Amino acid sequence: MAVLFDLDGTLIDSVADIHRLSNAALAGEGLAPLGLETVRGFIGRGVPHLVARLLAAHGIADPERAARMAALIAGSYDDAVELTQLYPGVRDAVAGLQAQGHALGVCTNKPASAARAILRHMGLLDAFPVVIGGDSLDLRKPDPAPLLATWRACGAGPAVYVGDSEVDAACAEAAGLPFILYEHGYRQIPAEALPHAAILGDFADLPETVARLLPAPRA
Ligand SMILES: O=C(O)COP(=O)(O)O
Repeated sequence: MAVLFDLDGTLIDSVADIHRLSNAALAGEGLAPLGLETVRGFIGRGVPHLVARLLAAHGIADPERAARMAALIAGSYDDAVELTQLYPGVRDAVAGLQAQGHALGVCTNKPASAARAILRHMGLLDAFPVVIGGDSLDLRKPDPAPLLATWRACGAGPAVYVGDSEVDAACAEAAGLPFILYEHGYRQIPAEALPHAAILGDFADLPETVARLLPAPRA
């Protein structure tokens, strides 16, 4: 059985680092910084979407500037770890799921190397042998392809996806996996408005929530 996780807004609160990188990219284009709350709303669909939204906030749609900003962000993303924190209870929940024998994977729209860098920084890279990022395939979430690839790499048995956003909910639905919605992440709409099999308010409850949704392992 496998437990698959989104990264930003689910395992980690990374908005402060993404905010910092975003404003550095805007400054490189001579554009004014944006507030943290504004940038939080741009997270979840990968770097191309992030830079398009950063520019759109300044009334700009310019593929060349977007490409420059995306390259700048990509170049610093692996080091953007200092302000990022695990959500409370993540470490224990991951250890608990590992002890129960679950395969663990990450399916994020963050570039894969940046995702691995942050997991390494948190001492959790070994816990997640499978990491699929926004640049791992041609398609990103909410397309189900990255999540299906993560699932296959984790053995394709019974699985759940834990995420925080509209994108994650749609992706899980399209992939046919039960969705556990972590409610303290970056979603833009009320939790009840998103399709979900369970809502997670505290990572301490995750092993029990997973046990409820996945069939018991065969003896
Ligand atoms: O938008 C991103 O870069 C990452 O977002 P995700 O980890 O929630 O998929």
